[in-house]
Amino acid sequence: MVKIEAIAVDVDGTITDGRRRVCHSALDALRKAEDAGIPVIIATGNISHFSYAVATLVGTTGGLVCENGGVIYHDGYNDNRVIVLGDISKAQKAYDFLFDKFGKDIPFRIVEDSDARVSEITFYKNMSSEPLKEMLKDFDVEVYDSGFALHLTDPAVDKGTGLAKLANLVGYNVENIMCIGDSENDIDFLLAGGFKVAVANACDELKEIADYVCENKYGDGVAEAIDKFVFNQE
Ligand SMILES: O=C(O)COP(=O)(O)O
Ligand SMILES: [Mg+2]
Repeated sequence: MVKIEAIAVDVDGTITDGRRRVCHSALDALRKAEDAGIPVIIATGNISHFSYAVATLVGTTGGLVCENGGVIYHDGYNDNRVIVLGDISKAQKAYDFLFDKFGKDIPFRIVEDSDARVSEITFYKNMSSEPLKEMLKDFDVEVYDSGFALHLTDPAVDKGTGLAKLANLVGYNVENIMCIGDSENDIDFLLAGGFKVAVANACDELKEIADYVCENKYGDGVAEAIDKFVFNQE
């Protein structure tokens, strides 16, 4: 068992429930970890502004991996605190293709925060991701289904490369980071960390690569993993 020196946690479906409401159990557990000197990193498909608000309100200090690794943020990294790693032009090319194909009847609706999204294009999850993946299979984009939205992401980045870059900048050893997630956009994220945790509501692919699959869903799973592996209280 690795010594856990930092926790990296996904947001939607991991510290929030299926209706995207934040779980008290996760808040308490993450704050307890921070109070014990274990920094918490937010690793999410959400934009940096949203992620910054989450970090502020939850009380986490470990930095941010946003837009599925397309953007990272850390408070202490000189003036260059927001670093864009993903190339949005790849998603734009894929979107232009979809728009040419469907015109105004395009069945994918871009989420409201698109003015602030700098490395990806993200759609509301109003359908299964399979048709979109098939349509864009020849494009240089990764299509992620987070369970809450569909993301067109630069394949050169993911939450795992973002976490590694953040760790390198800040001085975390990724081998000592516990990563907790729920969806297919968390596969590379968990693979980059030292100890891999899937909450009970996670997709099967994530559970397959996890070192530990929680008995509990959503934030209760986060609290379970933190108690068990950070504080060793079964
Ligand atoms: O942005 C989304 O689609 C959900 O983000 P998540 O990575 O925090 O689950
Ligand atoms: Mg999630």
